[in-house]
Amino acid sequence: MTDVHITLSAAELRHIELALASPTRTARLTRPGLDAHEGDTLVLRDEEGTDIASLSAERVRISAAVCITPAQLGTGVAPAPEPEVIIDGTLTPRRPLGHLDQRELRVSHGFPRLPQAVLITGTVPAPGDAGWASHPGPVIVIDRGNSRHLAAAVTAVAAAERRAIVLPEPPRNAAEWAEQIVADTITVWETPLPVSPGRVLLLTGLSGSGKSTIAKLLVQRLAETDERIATLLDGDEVRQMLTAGLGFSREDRLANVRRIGWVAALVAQHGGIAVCAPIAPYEVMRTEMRDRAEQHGRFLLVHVATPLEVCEERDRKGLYAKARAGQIDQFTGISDPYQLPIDPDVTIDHTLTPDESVDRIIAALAKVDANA
Ligand SMILES: Nc1ncnc2c1ncn2[C@@H]1O[C@H](COP(=O)(O)OS(=O)(=O)O)[C@@H](OP(=O)(O)O)[C@H]1O
Ligand SMILES: Nc1ncnc2c1ncn2[C@@H]1O[C@H](COP(=O)(O)OP(=O)(O)O)[C@@H](O)[C@H]1O
Repeated sequence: MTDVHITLSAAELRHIELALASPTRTARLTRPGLDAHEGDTLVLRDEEGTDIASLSAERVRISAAVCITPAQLGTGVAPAPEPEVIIDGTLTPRRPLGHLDQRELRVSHGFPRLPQAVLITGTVPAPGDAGWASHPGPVIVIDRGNSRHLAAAVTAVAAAERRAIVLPEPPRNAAEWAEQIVADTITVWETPLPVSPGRVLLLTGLSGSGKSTIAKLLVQRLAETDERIATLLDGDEVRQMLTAGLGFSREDRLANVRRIGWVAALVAQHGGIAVCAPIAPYEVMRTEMRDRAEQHGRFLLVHVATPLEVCEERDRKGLYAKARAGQIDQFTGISDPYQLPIDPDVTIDHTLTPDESVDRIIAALAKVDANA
């Protein structure tokens, strides 16, 4: 029996938290190439390294979809895929989260019908600040996928010595849906959700460093995991629309990045996340963008630090070859400067996969959020 440590992605963390809240506390985890055996204990951590739960592996098998025959092995025709290892087992919570107490929290599945309940659709106001605490029945809290807000809501309910029932967010009308499933009479309390402060993320790096690739993936991931709306301001697209007509002189680049920073600050002002991916080669323009963003929210500087040789080898658009041949002037890294960021919040090494790069950025963002 060995302990195996696993870092969960945001989606996996959500799955495990819901499984912890279910009466059976069973879960399935799928990992390529994981060395796990029946009887092992898998220690599950979040991206910041906090232990969430342990999963005792009761059944371990390899996905049939990637099984290869002995005859296929070593033929050199195709590399052997890493087998997906599927682990089924029982979870034990590792951190003292009130909302994981099974007596207080159950998902809707299998929940007995109640005569009365209170449904809170936004934040849960402190019992002293609102009348919900005087209504009978348990308090239904809608889980919108943000575990911090969920934990805060359940803690507020517990502070009023009331039972919390957590339901996943319904597709349409919360009150109607919950009423059908859980209780005969529901008192609905509609309160506003907290407005999260906005964020501006600037991904800076040479042409071909991977800014757009990572930024697009980051925005997709944020759409799945963050309640704030993420807006992508990609270098190429911005130059076609927002800053059409500008060239690549120092002044034009300053104007280009200034306009991106201005739009990004507006996004932050309205509680969104702006993901910007221009080269932004000068320190002064990055500082200006930070200063403007910090009037409304927080700023994160991400240096996509792919070396020039690697960018040039990729030469996805053939621009480096043209710049070397003298057909494009003032090309960043060849005939125009790129000032290395002095104090980036995150540095992305080119050996990371785009997914791993996004993991790093999301972890840094979570730290910023936690300290905000
Ligand atoms: N002279 C010169 N130098 C650098 N880049 C050039 C140049 N001419 C055209 N391109 C293409 O324009 C994209 C960079 O535009 P940006 O708006 O990101 O640049 S900057 O921040 O204003 O410096 C850049 O796109 P990415 O490869 O996505 O970075 C290039 O494709
Ligand atoms: N680890 C990696 N991270 C990001 N991009 C990578 C990586 N490895 C290879 N690439 C490739 O490098 C190219 C980067 O281009 P792009 O994302 O447009 O960069 P930029 O926006 O900085 O110009 C893409 O073709 C991408 O598929």
